[in-house]
Amino acid sequence: MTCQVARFPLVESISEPADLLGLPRERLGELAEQIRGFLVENVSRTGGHLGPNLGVVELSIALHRVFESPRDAIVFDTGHQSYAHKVLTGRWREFDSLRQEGGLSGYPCRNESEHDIVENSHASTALSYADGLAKAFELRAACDRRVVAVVGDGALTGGMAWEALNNIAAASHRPVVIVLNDNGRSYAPTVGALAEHLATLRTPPDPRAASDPVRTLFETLGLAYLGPIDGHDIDALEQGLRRAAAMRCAVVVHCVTRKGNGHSPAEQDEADCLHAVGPATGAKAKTTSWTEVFGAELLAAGAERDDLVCLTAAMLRPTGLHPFARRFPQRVFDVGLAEQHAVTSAAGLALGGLRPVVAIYSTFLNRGFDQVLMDIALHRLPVTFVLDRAGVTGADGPSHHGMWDSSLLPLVPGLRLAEPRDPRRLRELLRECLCVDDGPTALRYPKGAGGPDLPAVDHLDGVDLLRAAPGSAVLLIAAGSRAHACVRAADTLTARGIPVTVADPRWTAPLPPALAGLAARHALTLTVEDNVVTGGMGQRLAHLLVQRDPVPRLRCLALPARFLPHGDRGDILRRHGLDAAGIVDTVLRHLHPSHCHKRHRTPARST
Ligand SMILES: Cc1ncc(C[n+]2csc(CCOP(=O)(O)OP(=O)(O)O)c2C)c(N)n1
Ligand SMILES: CC(=O)[C@@H](O)[C@H](O)COP(=O)(O)O
Ligand SMILES: [Mg+2]
Repeated sequence: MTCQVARFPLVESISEPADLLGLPRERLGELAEQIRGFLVENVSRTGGHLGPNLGVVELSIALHRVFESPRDAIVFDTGHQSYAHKVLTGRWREFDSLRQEGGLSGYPCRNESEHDIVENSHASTALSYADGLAKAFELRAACDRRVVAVVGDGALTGGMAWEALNNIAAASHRPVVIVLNDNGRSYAPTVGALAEHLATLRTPPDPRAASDPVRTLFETLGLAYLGPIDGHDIDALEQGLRRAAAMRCAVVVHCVTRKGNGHSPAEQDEADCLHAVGPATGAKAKTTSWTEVFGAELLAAGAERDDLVCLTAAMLRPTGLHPFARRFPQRVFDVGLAEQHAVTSAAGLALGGLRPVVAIYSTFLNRGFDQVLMDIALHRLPVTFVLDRAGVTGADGPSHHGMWDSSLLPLVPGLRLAEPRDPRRLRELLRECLCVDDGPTALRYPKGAGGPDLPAVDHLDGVDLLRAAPGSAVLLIAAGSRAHACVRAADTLTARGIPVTVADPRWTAPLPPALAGLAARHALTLTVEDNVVTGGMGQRLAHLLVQRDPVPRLRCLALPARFLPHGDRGDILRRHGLDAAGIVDTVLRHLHPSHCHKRHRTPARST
């Protein structure tokens, strides 16, 4: 057997952070370069966050040389920049499984390592964790344990970060090391006054000018400030971090880094410095992505009405707003990584007579639920929420699956929720949302490519019938993109002598009353939705059906009320019976034999 020559021998020599201290200082630069090459090679193959991680290689080395994880708590905000941390904490061998089912998470993961503390990939939380940890260490007299929060300049534009800073600065005697990873970008360059302030701090003062050094916002609040420090100079970083640790107080260490550092394709990517790259498959999606269809239709709508304005929370391009922004730059507002503010600012825009569209990933709207409820719906304001990445997203794991919105939003009085099954319905339903003037509307669709258009064969009081089998015993009610699986299942069952009707309500909140009548005319009704079962479309239909006598037979196919690990979107949907085979299986298991003209044994399901 030929012995494998280690491509990254220094990387492979690190099995725990303590190994870093055994490395001669003059080899740390070499280690950084090997980590960089290791990440480029592996992440380019598996997919994942490349730009953010290349920007914190030296910072991660310095952090683990100065602090003693896990005794010291190192919390990464958002966590998408924790790959070097994972390499330095003994997980380099698992990188070929990155973001794959059962493999390494793309974010910190407590089951993976004692060095990982926060798994939530929602930004702007690290300082709140740090505030709590510092208080706990103080109360437990664990004064030898230090708290470090690594926060990006983008994450720092989130409201929670300032709620935490308000508390940390008020007790600045309590040691918290706030490592500001300032690369000047979120996806795109970070927006807002804070970004401008940081840019001022990054700019070395003119030695000829007589002006005093700029007093930072942090110092004005009562925090100590060290910086700016070159975020790619390990010695300078170590010196700054050791000094901060020795200060035994709340201190901001301002590290200036470059997103994508050392990898020219990332450094030169003006869009987002290769923030995230897909797995190297080479296969281009054959059908247009939902996001592109939304972006094009919004642009068309924006050309027809000049009251249409859009908002994004630091994700203009990922949510498809860039065509609209190019054409109507005055009518797009990037509010920074600040979803709560985005929602209530949209309320203000609506109160001012405009027609706002908030484009946001489903999972991130969770953060603005109160604002939807009390700042928008209470005032019956015409704001439309376009929820991309709704349902199972896959590789980004439990805090990214957009599996809650179809349970949360129907709680909001007066809000109407639409779920397009295909790109054509997305275009139609967006227009319908924009025509609603007496309250909020929301539109949800999944990550990735929208399937082919699925025409209705009939209509019933606002409900599209995609298959209409006279005298059918089985009714499938599909929410959004699950319509394709329902139609495939219906065709399979029909071929087995079980005719099936497939209904797509298009609007899943409030549910069209016609659905209850349809269910009452079938021996078995299945609802199928890419959302958590609790409070989902199925349970909401059940609430309508229990008021009937007899109560129609109903089964709800949905996601379980628990956190789902990362993996392939299709595999996760399949595992929870939300694909055609799963639907067929459920029908055959629950349909009374008298309705099976030629009953077949339940086929063994592929996993
Ligand atoms: C609440 C929330 N909104 C949006 C996102 C999507 N998101 C992931 S990383 C990122 C940019 C973060 O910028 P920064 O904190 O500066 O980190 P960097 O990528 O520059 O290292 C955004 C907006 C998120 N993770 N959480
Ligand atoms: C870290 C983060 O929240 C985003 O970058 C997330 O990875 C979005 O992924 P997609 O845009 O690829 O769905
Ligand atoms: Mg940044």
